Amino acid sequence: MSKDDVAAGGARPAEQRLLDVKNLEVTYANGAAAVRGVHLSVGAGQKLGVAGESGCGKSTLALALLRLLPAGTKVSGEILLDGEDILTMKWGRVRAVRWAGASIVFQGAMHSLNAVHRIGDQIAEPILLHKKATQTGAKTKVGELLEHVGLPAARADAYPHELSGGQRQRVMIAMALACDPRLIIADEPTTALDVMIQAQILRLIEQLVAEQDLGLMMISHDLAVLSDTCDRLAVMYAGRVVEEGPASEVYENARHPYGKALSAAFPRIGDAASRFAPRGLPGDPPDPSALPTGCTFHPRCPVAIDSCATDDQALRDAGPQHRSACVHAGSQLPAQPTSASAAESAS
Ligand SMILES: Nc1ncnc2c1ncn2[C@@H]1O[C@H](COP(=O)(O)OP(=O)(O)OP(=O)(O)O)[C@@H](O)[C@H]1O
Repeated sequence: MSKDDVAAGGARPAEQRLLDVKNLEVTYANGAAAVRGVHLSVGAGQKLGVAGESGCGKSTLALALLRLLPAGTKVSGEILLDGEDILTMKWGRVRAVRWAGASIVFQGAMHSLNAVHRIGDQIAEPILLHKKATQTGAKTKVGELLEHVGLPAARADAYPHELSGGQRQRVMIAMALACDPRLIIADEPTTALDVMIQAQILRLIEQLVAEQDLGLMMISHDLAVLSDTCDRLAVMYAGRVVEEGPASEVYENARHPYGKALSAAFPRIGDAASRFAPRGLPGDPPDPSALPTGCTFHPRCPVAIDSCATDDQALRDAGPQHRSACVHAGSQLPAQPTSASAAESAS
């Protein structure tokens, strides 16, 4: 088994993979290189978390997986869904694969749901579109789906504004499951929710994934949420996966300074003490139309050495099934400065 076989999907044989992304590159029409050389995989029953700050390319990756990117965007590489490359599929086949092969739960359910249609009709739409049931059958299925995500079947008659944020997100999950997909892509599924509701939605997703042996790719800026829910994590920076490995390892023993900063910025769920000492990383991710030379993280990196400004770093072994694209990958990273000390040193 090659390193790419192990990458992010764990040591499952290739034939069991639901999603296999190979060397994916996405460049928007304005020249923004939003995803660069990404390899990922997800098998049945596996939960892969994709982490990174705003602008690192996470949503672009999710949209690319179902060919939802705007016209004029250049995409290359391979995106194998159950062995079929979505990038070379005819549009008719792409439409068949959306919802039924893989579906996306987007962030912000209020914006994703249509305000003027009852939620039952919205959940029924993909079922009818994919001819998974008759009108009557779809109505029954909607009721079952709502109950499955913890809502009474009668809520099918409600409009989105009549539901709470958490209930709306449950509706989005019901809709994502409507055509019995094998892979769910959840893009910041709990971002707009308070902590209690967030925990309920995460447990619901976990339960559904386990019950139905689904594959899950969950995207979030919050490494703590991902490490709590997922088996493996891939940390993205400037369009690249810069660290990947078992979730607890990446969260607790990050081997890339960016992964380390991200894990320090998001305290563990339930760790009340660390909530009072979050540490931030000064600066912003680079403009994807004008990336820095060398390691793209070097301008913000507290442990950069001279060569980081010129030498790009590929992912390399940093522990069992753990890889990091850092010159320091093979050794323990020095402690990160706190935001306070970083601010002091910057002033
Ligand atoms: N349609 C577009 N045209 C040009 N550039 C875009 C487009 N959409 C996104 N980008 C750029 O691509 C980069 C990656 O954006 P993307 O939304 O994928 O990041 P993200 O990590 O998902 O951030 P967020 O969490 O804020 O959605 C950003 O620099 C963004 O400005």
